[in-house]
Order: sequence, then C-alpha cells, then structure tokens
Amino acid sequence: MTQQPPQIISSESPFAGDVFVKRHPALIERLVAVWPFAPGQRRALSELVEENVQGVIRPLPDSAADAGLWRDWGSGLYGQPWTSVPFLWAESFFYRRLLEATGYFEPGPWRGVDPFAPFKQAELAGEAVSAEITALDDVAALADDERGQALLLSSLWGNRADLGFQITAGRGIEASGLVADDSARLWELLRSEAGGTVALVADNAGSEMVADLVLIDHLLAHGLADQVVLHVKPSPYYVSDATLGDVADCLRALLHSKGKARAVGERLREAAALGRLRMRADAYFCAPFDFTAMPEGLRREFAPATVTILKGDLNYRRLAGDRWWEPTIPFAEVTDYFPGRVAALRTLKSDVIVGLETSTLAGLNAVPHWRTSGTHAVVQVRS
Ligand SMILES: O=P(O)(O)OC[C@H]1O[C@](O)(CO)[C@@H](O)[C@@H]1O
Repeated sequence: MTQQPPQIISSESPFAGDVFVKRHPALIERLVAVWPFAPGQRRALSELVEENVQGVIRPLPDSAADAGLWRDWGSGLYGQPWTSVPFLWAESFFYRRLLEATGYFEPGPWRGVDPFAPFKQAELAGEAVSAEITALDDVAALADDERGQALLLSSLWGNRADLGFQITAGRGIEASGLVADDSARLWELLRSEAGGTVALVADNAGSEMVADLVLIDHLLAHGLADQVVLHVKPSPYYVSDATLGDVADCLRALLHSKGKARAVGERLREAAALGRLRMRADAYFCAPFDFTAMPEGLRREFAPATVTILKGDLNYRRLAGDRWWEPTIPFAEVTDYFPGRVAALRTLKSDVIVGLETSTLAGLNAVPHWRTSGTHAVVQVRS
C-alpha cells in the first residue's frame, strides 16, 4: 500500500475544529428544543457540549454494553481535548456519547428513539423530496442512458441535503460542479458486468435516500444489477445518516406518491420480497475507523460485487482514510486495498480529497473553502 500521510486532527483544520466548537453545540441546542428530555438527559448533553468545547474526552460509563469495546478503540485518546485526536475517531465517538446521553441503548422509554428523527422527518416532508418525486415524471421521458445519468447525479447531489452539515453551512449554497467525473466509466462497468450484485453504501436519509432508491430501481429494472445490497447505519449517526427505519420511511413516501414515483416504490417493495434488494446494517458502519480496518464479513460482502458505490462525505473519508493526502494522488492508488471495484459519489464537505487533475486543483485553489463548502463534487471509480 502507498505510504500514508498523517490523519486529520481537528486542531489542524479550522473546518474540523468548528465541528466541535460550533456545530455540535448548535446540534445539541436543537435537540433540547424539540425533545421533552429529563434533567439527567439534559445534564449529560450539556456536559457533552462543555467537553467538546473546552474539556477532555471522557470514556463511556462502565455500565454501557460496549464500554469495553470503546475503551480499546479509544486507548490513548481519553483525557485529551476532542480537537487533539483524529477527527474521524472523535466525531464518531461524539455520536456514540450523544446516544448515551439520551438513553438510546438503555432499557426504558428512550431506548431505540432516534433523537434526529424530527429533523429527518421534516426533511422528508419538505420541498426537496416533493420536487424530486415530481421530477421523476419528467425524467421518464428521457432516453435510458440520459435517465440513468440524471438519476446518478440526483443521487450524488442529494448528498448536499446532509442535516449536520446544514446546521452551520446554511442553505442556499450554490453547486459549482463536478471536479472529477468518472461517471462514463461507472456506466461502462455496470453495462459490461450487467446482471451481478451492486453494493450501495448509503449516506443520508430523506431526499438523498429517495434519490438512492430511485437509482437502485433503475439498476434493477434495466438488468444492470440482478441484486442490490443497500448498506445503512445500525443506529442514528451524524444526524441524518440513514438507518433501516429511514429507508422504510423513504419507501413509504414513494409508495404514497403518484405517477412514476409510486411505480418505483412498488417495484422496490417487490424487489425486496424477491431478495433482489437486500438490506445490511453492519456494526462497523458506526465504528470510528476507516475502511482499511473493515472486518472480514464486510470484505466478503464487497469483494464479489460488480461495484461498491460509496455515498457521501463520511464514506469518502473512511475510504481515503481521512488523511492529508496530496490531492493529485490517483484515486485508484489510495483505494487499492478496498475489496473489489469501488465508486465514490461525494459532495466535498471536509478536507480530504484525492484523484484531482493538476489543472483542476490549480483552478480550485483560487476558490475559498472549496474542500468543505459542499459546492463541489466527485464521481470517482476504481474499476
Ligand atoms: O453526510 P455526509 O456527506 O457523510 O457528510 C457528513 C460530513 O459532515 C461532517 O460531519 C461535517 O461536515 C463531516 O465531518 C462529515 O464528513
């Protein structure tokens, strides 16, 4: 494997530092405003904010079922400021601690209650999703290839809907475009290997998941995949990351609509019944590490796939290792460890980036915050 540059530590990146001192406090403020939390939950949440902003990382209480696991995973990191340890690890542990504070894993009324559900539901009921659903009738008039590309781009840009990101980035950010575009290679690959299994590692619920489901339907309906395995998070994570319950909500939104969208929902429901659309929620998707350390079970899932499509920024960070790579290092070189062929559909919302042409990078360097503002995107493929 190529020699790896250092991992991103939040204190070395103004963007990542702000996630702890601005984004997390704002998120917790919103949670406290919408839920009838008891004093103990409120106290745990405000302690978590204090810790993020000016304290040090405390481990999970011993009573937590996975306390031992996290003690090992975080060995050497506890007792340090949140911004002094790898960004990927710290952000992941923040969400585990948040669920601890709300009682998500504990016996009692809060067990299994997704604290982010009100935000996800509002987004699913909002304009972006209804516009997406209406647009399906227009997209149906396009030739197959054009329709496929339109659905791919919709799944890609749907990633900007990420709710955690919008807490501080705000709406109304303009998309500037693709800075690496291997989409033709992706279609070539899907056509030449038609009839196999495609794995799609999902990112966000709501409009992004609706777009993902429509893309999955396209692959199945056109025989580009005989089966699709949809990988989601086993528990609430990074605010809007999709769980199985979110997939069900999105499918229901399609089924309750009219026209083409409803037909998509019906075909997907049938595909699930026939075992052509399968769901996975591996525990590793909420682990604080990159994909180089993925467990054998996941490697076996991905290796035989025609291609594994990774959605979104966080999956990209885990694919590339959340490291200070030279942006022009080839995507294929950085991802050569990944089992099987891999494609990333990602809007740029954090520092890591690989696989850019030198000329593209030169142009981007004149654009403020191009790595983190969500205005640029990549479709990158290792085939
Ligand atoms: O939903 P996505 O595309 O994975 O984006 C989540 C991203 O949001 C952040 O939490 C902050 O932008 C990143 O750290 C993370 O990669």
